Amino acid sequence: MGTLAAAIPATTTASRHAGGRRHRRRGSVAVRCSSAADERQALFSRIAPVYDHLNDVLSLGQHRTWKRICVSWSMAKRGDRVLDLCCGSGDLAFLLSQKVGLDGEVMGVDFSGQQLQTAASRQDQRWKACYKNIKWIEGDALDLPFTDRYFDAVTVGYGLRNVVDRPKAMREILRVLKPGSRASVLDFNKSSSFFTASLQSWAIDNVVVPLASSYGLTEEYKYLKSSISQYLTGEELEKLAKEAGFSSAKHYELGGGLMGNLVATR
Ligand SMILES: C/C(=C\Cc1cc(O)c2ccccc2c1O)CCC[C@H](C)CCC[C@H](C)CCCC(C)C
Ligand SMILES: C[S@@+](CC[C@H](N)C(=O)[O-])C[C@H]1O[C@@H](n2cnc3c(N)ncnc32)[C@H](O)[C@@H]1O
Repeated sequence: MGTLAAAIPATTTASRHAGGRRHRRRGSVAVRCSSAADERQALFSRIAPVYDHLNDVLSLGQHRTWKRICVSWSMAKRGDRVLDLCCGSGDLAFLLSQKVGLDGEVMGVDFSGQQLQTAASRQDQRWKACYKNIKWIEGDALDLPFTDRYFDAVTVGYGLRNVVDRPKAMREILRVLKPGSRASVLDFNKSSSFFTASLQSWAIDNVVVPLASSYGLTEEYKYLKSSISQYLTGEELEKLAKEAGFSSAKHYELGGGLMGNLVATR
């Protein structure tokens, strides 16, 4: 079984998971966190068994291209220590693993145990030696269990849109990045083009949700559309990064404007 946890020296209050409920531990008192975060954690745990399959079918495999671009733009290189935040089933972590090699380190962090179980079993099924450099950590993007300036690169694939406090997440990403290093954040694009936004909305309503419904996941994939409508535009993502303290930030559209990737440098 892949490495499901790692002992990482933390300077922050470590978050804990007790019986599937998310609790932030401050000292000895467990304080129940937002129900929205609990609902999302449960959502991604429910879809974990079919998540990879539906991504491949629904994007005709294109999501793998977008993820390769995200990892490439992180500038991760051989020997680096890198973080794949909101790693889910590990797609970007596996790509990062090949970039940094056995001399490097990859930490995959997610708050869904079921997603991490998928990632760890995929790791066990793969033959590439480099994948031994990946550790899977159950943790909260809003309270990362790492010391400051710990990573040479951070990737977030379809995660920032799903966290309940985006400014806090961006500040945590900045905190754990070494100066001069990059965050590469891939997600759906909240397009200002009426045509692109309409195409994206039509595809979700008429292809994505009907197919997901055949797996009993109608509401889970309906969330996709509402989350995109409540997401940030490329310009707003650049502003979010600069306000968090990044020295530069640029958002690039991918997939004809359906997706987008923010590259922010600390
Ligand atoms: C990898 C992709 C999405 C990941 C993802 C993110 C979420 O926030 C979710 C929330 C709830 C349920 C599922 C997800 C989720 O899977 C992107 C590709 C997969 C998409 C589900 C398919 C998107 C289709 C495009 C709108 C149109 C593609 C046109 C062409 C075939 C490229
Ligand atoms: C759509 S999936 C993306 C998975 C993977 N990065 C990919 O590109 O396929 C979003 C992931 O973010 C995780 N997530 C959402 N909010 C989180 C948080 N606050 N802390 C850690 N993980 C979180 C979910 O559990 C889920 O696995």
